[in-house]
Amino acid sequence: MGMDDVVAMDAVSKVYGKGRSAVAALREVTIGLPRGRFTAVMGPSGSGKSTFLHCAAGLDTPTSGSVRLGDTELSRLNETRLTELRRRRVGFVFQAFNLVPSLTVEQNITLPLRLSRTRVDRARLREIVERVGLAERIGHRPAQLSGGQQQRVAIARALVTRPEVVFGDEPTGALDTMTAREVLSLLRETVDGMGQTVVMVTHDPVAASYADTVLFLADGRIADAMDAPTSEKVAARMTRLGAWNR
Ligand SMILES: Nc1ncnc2c1ncn2[C@@H]1O[C@H](COP(=O)(O)OP(=O)(O)OP(=O)(O)O)[C@@H](O)[C@H]1O
Repeated sequence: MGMDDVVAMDAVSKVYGKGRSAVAALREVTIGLPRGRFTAVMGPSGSGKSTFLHCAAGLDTPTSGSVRLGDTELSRLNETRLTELRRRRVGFVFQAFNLVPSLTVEQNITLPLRLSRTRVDRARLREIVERVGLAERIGHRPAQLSGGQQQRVAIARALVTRPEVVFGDEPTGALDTMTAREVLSLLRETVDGMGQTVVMVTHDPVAASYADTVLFLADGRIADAMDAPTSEKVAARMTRLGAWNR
């Protein structure tokens, strides 16, 4: 793990439940996620992908081990500080877009700023809105937008605080193939054009191929990492992990 890692996990384990019903979702995971890169996380169902993302993002607390975000050790933070960190220093994009239906596109995008009582930087807002291609839709409400457009609002909302990392949990899971590709290209552009760090959980080898590196989880451990992934190579690796035949 180097200083260029935005997130550093050291021997992170997560056990759900106790006694006989205990499930080890992560087993001593040690990994650094590099700054300004796009990392995809893949693995069979139940391999620990969501748990990995939640622990890395401060949404969940490991049973043991440590997680560092930038220079902050997450285990040292109380719940109030963690909430603050989640609002200001990380962004989230989920499968369900989680927009507020009664708010306009602009109000949805700037919501994290209002929640953390941060001034809206109009130039930054304009740049983001243009980057995600929603300049003409700023006054619309989510119901007036397509699924792809709604997810672009969610991405803009994730970017507006200048987070150290944008975490995606199956961000293209609810989108058709074409729209998914547009959203993936947009995430790729935030890395290439804005130096954003993106970490995304996905089941889709094509989605993973937009990343710089793919991490493969199996049974709570990092089984492999692949640089310069292609969808064919990722699919072949997943087949060897037994991902498609459960
Ligand atoms: N809240 C919980 N309580 C008990 N067990 C849990 C909980 N959350 C996850 N698990 C278990 O931990 C393991 C890892 O779950 P996780 O959701 O991280 O896997 P995943 O790779 O994201 O799976 P999927 O691809 O199906 O979403 C699974 O065995 C799961 O059943």
